[in-house]
Amino acid sequence: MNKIKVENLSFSYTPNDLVLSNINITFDNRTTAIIGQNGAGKTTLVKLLKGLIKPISGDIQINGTSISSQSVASLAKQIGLVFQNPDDQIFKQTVLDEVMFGPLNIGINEVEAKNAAIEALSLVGMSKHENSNPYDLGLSERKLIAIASILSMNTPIIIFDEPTIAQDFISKEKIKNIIRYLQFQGKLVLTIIHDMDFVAECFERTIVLCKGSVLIDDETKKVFQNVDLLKEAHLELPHVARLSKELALKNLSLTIDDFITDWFNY
Ligand SMILES: Nc1ncnc2c1ncn2[C@@H]1O[C@H](COP(=O)(O)OP(=O)(O)OP(=O)(O)O)[C@@H](O)[C@H]1O
Repeated sequence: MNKIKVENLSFSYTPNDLVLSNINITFDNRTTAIIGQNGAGKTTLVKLLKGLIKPISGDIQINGTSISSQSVASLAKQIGLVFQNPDDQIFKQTVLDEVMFGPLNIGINEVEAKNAAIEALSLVGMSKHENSNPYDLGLSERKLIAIASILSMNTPIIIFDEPTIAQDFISKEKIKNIIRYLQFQGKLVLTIIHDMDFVAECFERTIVLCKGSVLIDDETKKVFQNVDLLKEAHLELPHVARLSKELALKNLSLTIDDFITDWFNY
């Protein structure tokens, strides 16, 4: 099982202004959402995990080895990060070249990189666009290409930054299935996300960051039951949960399926 252990981690961009303060989290193979209002420190945490910035104190271990002794290139083979904005990631002329770039860059040979790219494009449902220019596609499709570009690297850890922005219902379902498939494959999947409906439907565990500290780290259902702490973090409940609360149902429903069951048990 893949594991990331974050111990006593603190970080500041400018002296005496801690952006992350004494973070302790062990990430495991449960699908995990990291939520928190703008500026809470989510992206900074991910940059630290990727080794793009160094902590001022504390340590991060991936599968038992501290990342402090590892290069960014070595970490690239372990952690794939899907950017929030695909246009920060995409730069090749064809979709296939784009999706092959990651594996080639970490030293995989041409034949295997092509096979990995073809498989990743199939997984995100974009095979028919293999020879298109990514910039001839819509934002939602470019986002799926960006996801495929990371999947093709076959890293044991994958981090999504806001995967559902600019996605319609069908694409969100697709992303939900991709996350579940990755978990089934034994990968460690973390997701930074503001979309509370998606959090409720997709993640087993939710971590709330607030002003650079962990405010809650629990099963997603328990997190959304903690209304006071959510208020403190300036976060809203998912729509279905709000409805079940307004209707004063006995249980707090998180998904439509839950809601239907809770409604009939009311
Ligand atoms: N390069 C930087 N230099 C200085 N301060 C920064 C830098 N990047 C982020 N910050 C500050 O660090 C804090 C945490 O930012 P971060 O981007 O990690 O938050 P976030 O939770 O990811 O927010 P968002 O949801 O808006 O992406 C914010 O106060 C932000 O202004």
